[in-house]
Amino acid sequence: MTDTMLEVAFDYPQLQSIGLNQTVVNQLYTLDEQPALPAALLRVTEIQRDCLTLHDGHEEHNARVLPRLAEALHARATALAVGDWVIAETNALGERWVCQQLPPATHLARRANDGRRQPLASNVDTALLVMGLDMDFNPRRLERYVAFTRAAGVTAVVVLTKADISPDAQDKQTLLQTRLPADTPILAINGLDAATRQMLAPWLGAGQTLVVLGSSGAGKSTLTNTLSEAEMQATGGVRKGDGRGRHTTTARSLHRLPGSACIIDTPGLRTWRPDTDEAGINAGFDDIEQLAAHCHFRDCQHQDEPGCAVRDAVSPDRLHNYHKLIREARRGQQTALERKAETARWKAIGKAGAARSREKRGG
Ligand SMILES: Nc1nc2c(ncn2[C@@H]2O[C@H](COP(=O)(O)OP(=O)(O)OP(=O)(O)O)[C@@H](O)[C@H]2O)c(=O)[nH]1
Ligand SMILES: [Zn+2]
Repeated sequence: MTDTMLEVAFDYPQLQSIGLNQTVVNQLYTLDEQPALPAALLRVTEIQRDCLTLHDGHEEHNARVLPRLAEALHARATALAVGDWVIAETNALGERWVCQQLPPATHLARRANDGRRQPLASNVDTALLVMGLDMDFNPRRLERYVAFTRAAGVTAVVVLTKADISPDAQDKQTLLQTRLPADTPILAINGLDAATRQMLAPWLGAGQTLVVLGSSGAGKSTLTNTLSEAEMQATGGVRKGDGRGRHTTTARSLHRLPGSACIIDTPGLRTWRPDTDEAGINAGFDDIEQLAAHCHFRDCQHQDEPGCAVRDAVSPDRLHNYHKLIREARRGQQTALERKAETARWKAIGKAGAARSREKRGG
């Protein structure tokens, strides 16, 4: 058993500062294949097409993925993501090749419009779901982000930015409190203010990994910069003048924060389609799942069945959003034919509903 350990070099205290923990180390013992060349455990900090940046706890190295591993991941419809722990071999030329991925504890992905899966980040403890209190504000979109994050086993923290310039910040925050699962923290911040670091301190502990998600312009880079500030001062402000916050983020990358948490900055998400099935959506809407146990019918869809416990307790808009996500998730798993039938069925339900409300109005 210990042989496995000896073949893969790693500096635990150093790697701890970029998120290594004992769960990851335990995985090293489960590898069934020994690296053929000198190998080390590293963390993926950036991915640009074929070229990866890996961190060994001391410094960054460029690397590429061995075709064997790339094919194996492709066959499972996935790929490496920033935050992954990998084993890289170094050949005689000093080139690093990633030969294995340690199974990620958590993994966030999205479905592109063509149905392909795009990895967002791996081994994340907390997702900061960033939304501006300005035009960006959209409770439904936020509800989706929260559901997907929770379904992936990642803690969701809602960060509402631009509180300093939004007169109705308090109302919007209150509105979200009634819609989102009760144990979801909702913070309203000014991303440019250093006080934000104190507000987020509970999620920034040593060894923690965070990812920042949100639309373009929501304030992700501004927040990341503010959280990195202490480090930038300590290191002589190397990154201070590069104006990251003013540019559009184009690549995902992992940075170290003061206090040894890590943060993954991502480009704006225009749409985040669920890369999950029905069970995943249900896990994300756990309040609905719990109430559903009290519905009269075991297979209640919470539409217009009598004795539905969900319809009475959940806001109509939240329930509507839930149904929409369930439909999307089902659609993702259906064949084209099944899809057509399902669309027809929903159209019929919609028509019946419209007819019913016409009757009610006496029309
Ligand atoms: N007043 C105020 N302005 C903010 C706040 N957060 C962000 N901004 C401003 O909003 C603009 C967009 O912020 P960014 O941090 O670049 O947004 P982003 O989410 O990183 O955008 P992309 O990189 O395109 O994904 C910038 O001009 C910021 O200065 C805030 O809390 N208060
Ligand atoms: Zn029901």
